[in-house]
Amino acid sequence: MLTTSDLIIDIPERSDGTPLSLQIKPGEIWGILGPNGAGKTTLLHTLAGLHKPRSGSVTLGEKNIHQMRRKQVAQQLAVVFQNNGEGFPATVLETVMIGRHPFISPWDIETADDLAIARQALQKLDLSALEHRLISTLSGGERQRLAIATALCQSPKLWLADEPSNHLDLKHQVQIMSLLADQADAGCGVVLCLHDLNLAAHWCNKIVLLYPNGDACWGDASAMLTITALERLYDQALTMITSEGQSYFMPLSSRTNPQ
Ligand SMILES: Nc1ncnc2c1ncn2[C@@H]1O[C@H](COP(=O)(O)OP(=O)(O)OP(=O)(O)O)[C@@H](O)[C@H]1O
Repeated sequence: MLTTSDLIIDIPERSDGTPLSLQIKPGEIWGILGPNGAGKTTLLHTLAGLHKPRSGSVTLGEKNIHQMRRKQVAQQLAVVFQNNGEGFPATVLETVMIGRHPFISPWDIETADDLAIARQALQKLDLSALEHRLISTLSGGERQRLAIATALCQSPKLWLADEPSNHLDLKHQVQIMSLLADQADAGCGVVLCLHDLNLAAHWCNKIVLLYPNGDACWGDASAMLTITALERLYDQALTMITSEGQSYFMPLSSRTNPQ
């Protein structure tokens, strides 16, 4: 589905680090973990073909993504960006319909089927009641759900999402992660930049650990999510609690709780 060969992401003034040779297959959920500035977003944008690598390549299907037309790429992969700014004045429905643009010729307009797909996506993300609202009036969480609805409307084979749980309350975090897991079950590949280790432990089957100096390692989640590796990654003491077969990670602090 998406492979990288000896990929070095281009972060100014940083040494090359570990060349990334990843194989993202249908049905897999990959979590990219690392501290602030490690390069998670840069890697995601490089996988999307939006950022040129320093060296190596990204192949989508059989083709080098950096040599594909954007429309062709957008017919296969969707990107959920970290910050969903206001862009230009548009309603929720107009915004989610952007997800259909890769499938519409420049001289055509959206069909009734496109509208139905868009409305289904809004419904799935609990946004139907807001379809006529201007996006400038949305809360942070509503805006995040709209970004995910727009990607869903695109019917991608591959999801690249930068901190998809940003701004979301607990119920919507579970809803979004379940939606992404359903997409993987339906044969999509899913790649997520995550700060929440517990979401990574619960939902991802593959993990990339990205270090600020460019070092990286990757593999099955069970092998990557260890206290030793994560403490080194974040330079932060952690503890792990296991409940009903599931691991939970907590940062340790010398401060005690206020009484
Ligand atoms: N145009 C640029 N010039 C110089 N440095 C840049 C530029 N763009 C990004 N960087 C640096 O590249 C590094 C990686 O940025 P990136 O956004 O990929 O990190 P991240 O792991 O996603 O971080 P966060 O967890 O804070 O979102 C950062 O140190 C950033 O400051």
